[in-house]
Amino acid sequence: MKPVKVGLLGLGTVGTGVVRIVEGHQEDLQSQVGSPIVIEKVLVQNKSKSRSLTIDAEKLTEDPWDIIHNPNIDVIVEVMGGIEGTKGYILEALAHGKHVVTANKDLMALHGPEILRKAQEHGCDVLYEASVAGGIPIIRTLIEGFSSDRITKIMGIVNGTTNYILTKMSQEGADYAEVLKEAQALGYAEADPTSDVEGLDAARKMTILSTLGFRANVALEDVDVKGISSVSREDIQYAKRLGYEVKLLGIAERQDDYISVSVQPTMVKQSHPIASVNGVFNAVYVYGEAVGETMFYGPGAGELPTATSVVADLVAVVKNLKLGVNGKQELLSYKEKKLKTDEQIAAKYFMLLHVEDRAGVLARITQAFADCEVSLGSVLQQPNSSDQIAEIIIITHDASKASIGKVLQSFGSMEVVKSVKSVYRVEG
Ligand SMILES: NC(=O)C1=CN([C@@H]2O[C@H](COP(=O)(O)OP(=O)(O)OC[C@H]3O[C@@H](n4cnc5c(N)ncnc54)[C@H](OP(=O)(O)O)[C@@H]3O)[C@@H](O)[C@H]2O)C=CC1
Ligand SMILES: N[C@@H](CC=O)C(=O)O
Repeated sequence: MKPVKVGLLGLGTVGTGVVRIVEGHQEDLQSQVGSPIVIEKVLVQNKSKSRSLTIDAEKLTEDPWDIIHNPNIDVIVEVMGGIEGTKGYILEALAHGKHVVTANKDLMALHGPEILRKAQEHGCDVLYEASVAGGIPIIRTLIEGFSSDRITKIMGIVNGTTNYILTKMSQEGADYAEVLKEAQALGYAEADPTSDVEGLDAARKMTILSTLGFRANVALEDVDVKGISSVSREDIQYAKRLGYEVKLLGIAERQDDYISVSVQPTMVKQSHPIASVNGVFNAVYVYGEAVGETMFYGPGAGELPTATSVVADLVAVVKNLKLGVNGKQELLSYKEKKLKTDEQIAAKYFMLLHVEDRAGVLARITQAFADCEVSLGSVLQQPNSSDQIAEIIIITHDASKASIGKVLQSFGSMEVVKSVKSVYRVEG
C-alpha cells in the first residue's frame, strides 16, 4: 500500500482539475489501483499567485528539477504547456525512470515519436489521452478499440474554443472578438489563442489522430490548415439559410495507401449529427472498413473534463506499476505515409460570388465550372442590395481540390466576376 507519488508540472486550468480529482476521488482511485495517489510537488511559474484551490505552500516549487530529479516521485503529470523546454523536462524525467502523463498536444504532435522511443528505452509509460478532445477518450479508442479495423476517415470538431465561438456567432449573432474573450476566461483557449483560431491546435490534434488511426508517420506539416478568423457572421447566416452550420472540422481521409489531412471551416448539413455539436463540445467521427460509422462526443476543453482524461492516464500508469509492465507496450510501427495530391482530394464545395447582374453572366460562370470538369449540385442567383450586382451561390458535386483551384483562378480573369466572397468545403 505504498503511496504512488506524483510530480505535477503546472497548476493552471488543467492542473487545478487534476488536484481536485485526485483529492476528491481518492477513495475510488485507491479502490482501483490498490494504493493512495499523492500529489507530492507542484511546479508553477509564480508561487505567490493567488489560486482557486487551497494547496499546501510547501508543495509548490518554481524549480522544475525539484520534481524531475526528485527520487521520491514516480510519475510526472505535465500540464504546463510549451514545447522545447517542456520536452527537455520530459526526456530528463524519462531518463530518471519516471512515467509521464501529458495533455500537451503541441509537444506530442511535434515530438511524439522521439518521446515514445525514449520512454520505451527506459521502460517508462508516456500517456497523452487529454491531448486530443479533452474529456473524450479518443486516443485509447483509436489504439485499442479499433485495433482490428482499418480506418478510412476521421472527421471531427477537435477544438473547443473555436466551436464555442462559432456556436455563439451562429445562435446569438455574437461578435467574434467578444466570444473569444469569454472562451479565454472559461479556460478553454491556449495561452496564445492564435493557435486555436488559426487552426493550429486542431491541426496538432489531427496529426496525433491520423498517426494513430492510419498507423502512419503523419507530421504536422502534412496538415493543410485554415482557421476561423476569416469566417464572417454573414457566411454563418448564409449557411444557416441554406440548411448548413459552419464548423471548424479536422478531416483525415485514407484511400488505398494515400492519405490527406486538413483543418478548415466547413459547411456541415444541419441533418448531420456533427452540425449540432455546440459550445465547447467536441465530436470525432471514425469510419472503419469493418465497423462502418461511429461517433464520440463530449466536452473538448475545460478544467474537470480535461483532468478526467489526465487522471485516467495516471490510473493506467499506476495499474501498470502494480503489474510491472510499464513501457512494455509495443511501439506502434508507423507506415511511411503517402500523401494524396490535390487531384486526389475530392469534396463538395460552396461558393458565394458577386457578379455583374446582366444577361449571359450565369451561363459564363457555369461554363467556367464545366471547363474545369466540375459538376454543379445547385445554383442560386439573387439580387444584391446594389442593382448592378447579383449574388450567385453554388454548391458543387464532388470535385477535386485541384479543379476547384482552377475554377477560382479562371474567375480572376473574368470581368463579370466582381469578387469571390467565400469558399467552403461541404460535408453531410
Ligand atoms: N485548458 C484546456 O481546456 C486544455 C488544455 N490542454 C493542454 O494542457 C496544458 C495546460 O493547459 P492549461 O491548464 O490551460 O494552461 P494554464 O496556462 O492555465 O496553466 C499553465 C500552468 O503551468 C505553469 N507554467 C507555465 N509555464 C511554466 C514554466 N515555464 N515554468 C513553471 N511553470 C509554468 C503556470 O504557472 P502559474 O500558475 O504560476 O502561472 C500554470 O500553473 C497545455 O499543454 C494545453 O494545451 C489540453 C486539453 C484541454
Ligand atoms: N484550446 C483547446 C484546449 C483543449 O485542447 C481547445 O479549445 O480545444
